Amino acid sequence: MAIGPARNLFYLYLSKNNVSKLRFLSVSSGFLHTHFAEPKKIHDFHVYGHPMQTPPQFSSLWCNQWKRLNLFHFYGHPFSTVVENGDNELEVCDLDVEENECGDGGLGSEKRLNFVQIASRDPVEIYRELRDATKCEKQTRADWDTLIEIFRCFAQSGWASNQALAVYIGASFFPTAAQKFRIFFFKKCKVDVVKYLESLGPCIEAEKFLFPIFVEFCLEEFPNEIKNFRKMVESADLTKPHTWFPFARAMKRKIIYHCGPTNSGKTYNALQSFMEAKKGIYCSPLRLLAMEVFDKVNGLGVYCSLLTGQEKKHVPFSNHVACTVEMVSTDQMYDVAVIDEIQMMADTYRGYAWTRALLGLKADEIHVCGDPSVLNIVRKVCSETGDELVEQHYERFKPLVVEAKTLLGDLTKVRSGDCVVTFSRREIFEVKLAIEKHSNHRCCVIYGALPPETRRQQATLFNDPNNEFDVLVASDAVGMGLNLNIRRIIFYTLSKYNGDRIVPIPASQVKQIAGRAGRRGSRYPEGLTTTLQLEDLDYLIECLKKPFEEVNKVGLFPFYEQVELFAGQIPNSTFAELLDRFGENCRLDGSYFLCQYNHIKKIANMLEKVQGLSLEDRFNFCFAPVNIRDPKAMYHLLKFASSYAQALPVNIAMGMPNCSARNDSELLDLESKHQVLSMYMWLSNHFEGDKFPYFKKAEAMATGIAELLGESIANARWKPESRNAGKQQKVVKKDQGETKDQLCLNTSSHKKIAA
Ligand SMILES: Nc1ncnc2c1ncn2[C@@H]1O[C@H](COP(=O)(O)OP(=O)(O)OP(=O)(O)O)[C@@H](O)[C@H]1O
Ligand SMILES: [Mg+2]
Repeated sequence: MAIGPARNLFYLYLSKNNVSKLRFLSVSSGFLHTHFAEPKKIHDFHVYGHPMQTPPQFSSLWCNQWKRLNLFHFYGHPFSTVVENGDNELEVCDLDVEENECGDGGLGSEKRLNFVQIASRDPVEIYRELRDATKCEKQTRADWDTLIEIFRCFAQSGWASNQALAVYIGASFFPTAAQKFRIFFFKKCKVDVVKYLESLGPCIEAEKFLFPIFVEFCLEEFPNEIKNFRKMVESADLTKPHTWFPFARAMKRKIIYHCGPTNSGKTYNALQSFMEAKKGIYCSPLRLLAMEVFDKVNGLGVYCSLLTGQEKKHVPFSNHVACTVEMVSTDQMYDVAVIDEIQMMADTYRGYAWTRALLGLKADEIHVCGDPSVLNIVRKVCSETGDELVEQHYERFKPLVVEAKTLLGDLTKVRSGDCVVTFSRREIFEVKLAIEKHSNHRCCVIYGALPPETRRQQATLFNDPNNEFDVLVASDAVGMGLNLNIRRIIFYTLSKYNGDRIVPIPASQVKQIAGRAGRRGSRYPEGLTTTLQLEDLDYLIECLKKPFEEVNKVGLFPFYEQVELFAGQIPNSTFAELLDRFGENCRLDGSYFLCQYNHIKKIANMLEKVQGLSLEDRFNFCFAPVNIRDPKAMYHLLKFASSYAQALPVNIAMGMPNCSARNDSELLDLESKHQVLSMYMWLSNHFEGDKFPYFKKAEAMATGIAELLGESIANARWKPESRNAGKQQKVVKKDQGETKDQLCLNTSSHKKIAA
């Protein structure tokens, strides 16, 4: 639709179909403003105004129905506005410019056209004119009000603040700089610039117009701040991470991506190449899996050592090592490396370890195993590193079958070989109790707080057909790494408490867990999956059908050296402040994100009161595997750090329990104790010298406690407690069939996943 001319000034083209009426109005120049950069093309069209200048007939429009329109095309004259009044009516306003209050700002149409030319002027020139002006030219009150609004928006503009980073004006300094710029501008402003700005209104175009003038202003006014910030930003530069590993870049590496769903033979095939190599490294997502590969490979006659945060088992004459991904060495040369579960590159907390392994490993051949979600990003990384990429796609050996019947809420329908999956420790014990009470089955248990040794012992017990333990009750800890003889995965629920509210389990995790059923070579090569409750079935099917979502970014975290360099720029700040400043100022390429470090900050804050720790000590302590929600474990970490800072040999300061747990609080205590010992072993391996001299004692105690935990779980017949009993959120579930248990979800959700 086209209209015009109105007051012989302009034409208006509308591309909006539901407009029923158009009205032309005249308003004062202070009211509404338009800007359009590219006439003759439909483009974003902004309408802005200020209620102070609104003539009475427009008040309600301003308040209730004033909207931004973006489907209009104007050309011919810039000073026109369109307002949608809410009833699909458009009011087109031709702006009359009134004599201003001072009498000297009245502008005829010729001069008005000059405002538009301001846009094309060199901002440096505009800045110099402003700077050299002796005083500000008089403006109307309406002009001032609009200017105030424009500068308020500029100071709050995320766009301008981000752009300013590129010229080394930091996010924390930007508001100050913007305020000073405003004062400068208001003292010096010229009518034509003001009028031009007014014609734009408080919009991104106004910000884009002001920004280069702002930059000129800052360069002259804040040279020191810019210099300092420049140093800081340069030391927080996480761009081009592939250049951090020049040796790996100098190599001609071949990356083989084993891409496929669970139970499709990805790891098996990668391990074949690993074992055939002269020298190889296998990088695991979990200690448990590293231990399993260590045992398997040694069992097949290939000498292999084990390296995790907690243990170093050196096998004489070995050229192979199975390690956790955080422990991988980027100094050693290998013929073949395997990076398992490569999709973990996108993990919010630990992703950086996979990214580092992929970018930095010095291996001729690197086998990465995982689902297709990071395939595209690995392709991109390889094009940056110059590595050759070979893709091998896999299908599941046997399709996973969904049982449509479900258990209809009845746990007595559990059969031998079933694994019931729940997402809280508390529910695990309730389910175990209910199954053992109402059937002849005995249950093994696997969950995250159990030591890997106990999890393995439980897995072995479950896998062995010659005992009474034929059902497994597990948390999502069962999703990765264990080879289990599972016939059917039964989801007890498909949601979990995330520390804030109850959320559905993400589809990728549901797939990963369901895929544990029916492993090749196990007693049950064909897998089944279902839910306890009928109403969860649709969500299960939806998750299994869902294709893998493509990941756009993978994790990064600075090395200690990068943090140290950065610390030099902001002396006298605490380690937690340092991390925050780094997070605010670091620069990343589009394919990377900075991994979450809230848990690290929490430890850093706790250790702040410990005097005498170097920055590197703090960095190391903050990465220790500790459950930040477990006050006991945090207390021990604080004690360890305090002794270390005083150069005293760090004591374990903990007695060894002499019997298995008789109730849930004793079980929780055993779990906590094991975590403290595991932390001690980790610290002992990560600090040089003999500051943690009781490693052997800690190891022996940890082994003993892992055994006690195994015994305790096998005999557990009690109602569970929560570690954070006071904060529990009670959720009463529907009738649970014969079990009729009232269930509570444990609130302790996130825990640092320690490798
Ligand atoms: N070619 C093969 N010959 C014998 N057994 C095999 C073969 N391929 C795989 N398997 C066995 O099948 C099971 C699943 O294989 P694997 O662990 O490699 O799967 P995956 O694709 O890595 O699964 P996930 O994604 O769950 O890690 C393992 O027990 C493995 O030993
Ligand atoms: Mg695998």
